[in-house]
Amino acid sequence: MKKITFIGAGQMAEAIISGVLNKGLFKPEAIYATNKGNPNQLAYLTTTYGINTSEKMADVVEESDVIVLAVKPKDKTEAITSITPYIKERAIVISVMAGVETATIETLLKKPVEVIRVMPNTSAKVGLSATGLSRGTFADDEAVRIATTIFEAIGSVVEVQEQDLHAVTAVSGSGPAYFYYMVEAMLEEGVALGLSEETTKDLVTQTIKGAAKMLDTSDLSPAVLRKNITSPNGTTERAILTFDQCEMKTAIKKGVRGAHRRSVELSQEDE
Ligand SMILES: NC(=O)C1=CN([C@@H]2O[C@H](COP(=O)(O)OP(=O)(O)OC[C@H]3O[C@@H](n4cnc5c(N)ncnc54)[C@H](OP(=O)(O)O)[C@@H]3O)[C@@H](O)[C@H]2O)C=CC1
Ligand SMILES: O=C(O)[C@@H]1CCC=N1
Repeated sequence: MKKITFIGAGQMAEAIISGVLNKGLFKPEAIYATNKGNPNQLAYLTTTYGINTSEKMADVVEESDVIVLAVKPKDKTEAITSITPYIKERAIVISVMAGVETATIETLLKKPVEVIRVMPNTSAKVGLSATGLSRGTFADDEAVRIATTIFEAIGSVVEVQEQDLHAVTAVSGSGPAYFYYMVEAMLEEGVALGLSEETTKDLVTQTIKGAAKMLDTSDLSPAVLRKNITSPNGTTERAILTFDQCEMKTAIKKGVRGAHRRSVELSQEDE
């Protein structure tokens, strides 16, 4: 792979660019990016990562082996239509757009291009994305292998049936935001209880890291790991009882369901 191009230069593109550079999968000279009309952001990416940027589609797309679509779903038609004239034969198009089906992308491309759809998350920036991947009609095993290599440089990859990408989006695509939401609440309360914001953040961050490592390495289920912390009539029991009274588990399930529903809606929206 000699040239990889990002159509869209926002949060997700930056997270992937930063991740693949950290892993040494691409040299900065091999990476190209463009956006709709924000030259400052392109200049920032060039300065920060040393990659090539241009406002001209032809500059970034021509001769590119891999084209990553990292625009919002609402911008898909304009973005895809504008790359079509410049795509070379055998280029692979990888879409990170939530809810946009490979069939929709194939139709907009108007030629039999190998399309791979992925759902990463922003932890790509630190090499810890959890990415779901599925293949379009024309994508062969080699295209899947190339996309898997790119996204394994920024975390883990699992191939799923395309209809299951809605669930992947609801669980791990949006997932980091759910944990940040919980951290916001814990930070506010730690500070209200007299700790400094910095100390609370350090404590909470280390606690999440530890819990993640326990989940990753222990044979015990999350429920058992939780029960192991919960002494009878102790502090954790009081917290969990309060969460139950607030129906927190139901709220979380409803949130995940809502994200899933929204992903399905996005796949049905024209623009
Ligand atoms: N953020 C996340 O956690 C995740 C996001 N995604 C998906 O990634 C995609 C991008 O999200 P995110 O990075 O957060 O969005 P951002 O808003 O940060 O970035 C969107 C980018 O698309 C550019 N753009 C819009 N229209 C065009 C166009 N016609 N041609 C070229 N570039 C265009 C914008 O340019 P300009 O600034 O000039 O308007 C901007 O650079 C979305 O589809 C989202 O569903 C997937 C997984 C996780
Ligand atoms: O909120 C969104 O639409 C995107 C998709 C997954 C995470 N963020």
